[in-house]
Amino acid sequence: MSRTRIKICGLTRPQDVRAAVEHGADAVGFVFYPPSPRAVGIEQAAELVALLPPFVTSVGLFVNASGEEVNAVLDRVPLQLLQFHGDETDAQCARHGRPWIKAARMRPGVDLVEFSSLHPRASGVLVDAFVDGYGGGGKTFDWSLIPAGFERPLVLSGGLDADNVVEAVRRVRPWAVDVSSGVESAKGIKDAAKIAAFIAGVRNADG
Ligand SMILES: O=C(O)c1ccccc1N[C@@H]1O[C@H](COP(=O)(O)O)[C@@H](O)[C@H]1O
Repeated sequence: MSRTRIKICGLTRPQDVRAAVEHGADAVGFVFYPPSPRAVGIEQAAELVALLPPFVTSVGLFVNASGEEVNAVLDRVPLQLLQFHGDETDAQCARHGRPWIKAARMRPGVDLVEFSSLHPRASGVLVDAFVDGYGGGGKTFDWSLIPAGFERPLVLSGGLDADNVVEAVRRVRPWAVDVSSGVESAKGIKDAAKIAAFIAGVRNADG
């Protein structure tokens, strides 16, 4: 079994990027959604992405942004993967010439297989708890809503932290995990010790 990939999302400060990289994150995320307390500006993001060494993936998170808004970010920030967290269609996600993942907002009644069929070109499907504000809510959901044997690369998120990620990885066996609130000391302020503990938990679960 391959090791679970780890994305640390919602980075806003250079020291948080360095902490994520030093502790072994595979990907880091930048939120381009102004209502979020973790939102970054274009120049701020360009400076943060410039800190990344090779083989750490830069991810840009968008919620119902227009094509022009996404392109304005891409003109200046070298993002390698896009993460769409709103109501974007497959065609809207596809118009930027970059690979992407699509978030499903999980709650009882959501059929992940049907959701997946609506997003055939996504590189993977991210599952997050349904919260007001589209995400980053620090809330878990019922992992049994994920169908056994789900065949797309699955990114598990929603309320993960160092305390629950071991059980989450052992139960769901996702391709990757994504965390924001669970490695923060305050909204948008990452905590290096929590990042270290989270990543250690994933590696522990990987065995
Ligand atoms: O981080 C945010 O502020 C955010 C805003 C809007 C949509 C998604 C957002 N973050 C993503 O939400 C999930 C769950 O985050 P958490 O760990 O529960 O805080 C994760 O994929 C973040 O990348």
